[in-house]
Amino acid sequence: MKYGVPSRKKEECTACNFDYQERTVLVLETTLLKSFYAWTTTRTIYHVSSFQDFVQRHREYKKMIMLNYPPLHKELYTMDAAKFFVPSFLKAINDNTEESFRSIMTESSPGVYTFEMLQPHFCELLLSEVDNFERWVHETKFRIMRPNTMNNYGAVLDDFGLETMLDKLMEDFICPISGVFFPEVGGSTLDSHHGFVVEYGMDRDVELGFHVDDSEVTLNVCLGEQFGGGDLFFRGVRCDKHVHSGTQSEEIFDYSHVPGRAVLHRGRHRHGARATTSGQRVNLLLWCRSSVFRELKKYKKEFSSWCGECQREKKERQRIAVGATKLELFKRLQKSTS
Ligand SMILES: O=C(O)CCC(=O)C(=O)O
Ligand SMILES: [Fe+2]
Repeated sequence: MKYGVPSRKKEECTACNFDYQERTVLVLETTLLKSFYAWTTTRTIYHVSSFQDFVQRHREYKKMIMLNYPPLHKELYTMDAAKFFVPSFLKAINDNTEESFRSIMTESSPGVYTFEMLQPHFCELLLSEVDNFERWVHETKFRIMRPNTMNNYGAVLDDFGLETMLDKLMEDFICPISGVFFPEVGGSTLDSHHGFVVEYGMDRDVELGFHVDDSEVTLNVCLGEQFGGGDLFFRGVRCDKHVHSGTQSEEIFDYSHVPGRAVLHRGRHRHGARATTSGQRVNLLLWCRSSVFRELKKYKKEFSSWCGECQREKKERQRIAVGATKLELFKRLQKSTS
């Protein structure tokens, strides 16, 4: 079981790229600055002299890209809901009721919601912008950070100017939905994100191992294009303590991506992506986080009502307690009648 965390390999380390004094430090649980990766769930070794240094280096890295990278499709960088989203999604968001959200969603498996979201034209533009960015990276020989430890390809959209647009996407479009469907993991208080694309194909990443995301809620939308394979597989929601526990048959669920269609799930819903066997698949990922939820989780012990294994353990305790009570009553009854 892997934890999805941002890249930390030495050769990919931005701080090292900048030829910065290299010392290995343990970055412990830290509540993060908005718009930066949250390292809260995993202890991460990073090649920087201090966490503040890393934040500073990352700011410089982003600034350098922003100053030099010429965007291809400027219209992508500001939210334009009517052009980005399909009418059914827009209407559900505008109506803003549980009923309207349910009307467009399919809960294919408990806790995994899918719905039509992105216009084909928006998908095309975003794919072309990512291509353009990668061409620029190649030509300028700029070393970029990959989305996380699990990917060798793909790009962090937040790093080349799409952060504000993605923030709006999270706040105005995802938060209302996740507040209804994932309230117990801070779905209504999402306040930071990690936005990126993953790319699969014969000459790209092929598959993605079994993992949980460093997010409370994850939005995953297929942008295209033509591909075979690449199914997402889900294996139940787990807290830290139970992340490696077994899977119950009812937790097994496989999903085939459809361009423009979104999948929304808890970050702690264990999942992975099967091999893309032909063509190329590119998906937009938005790992949404709630600092309120993360803060509360530190202080409240009983905070994993959403974990499938915690629920099972609780039921088992209740079953044993009921059995013991029944036995006790039976014994008393026997005593009183003998
Ligand atoms: O390839 C996919 O659709 C899944 C991507 C994913 O789970 C992730 O990047 O966290
Ligand atoms: Fe994931």
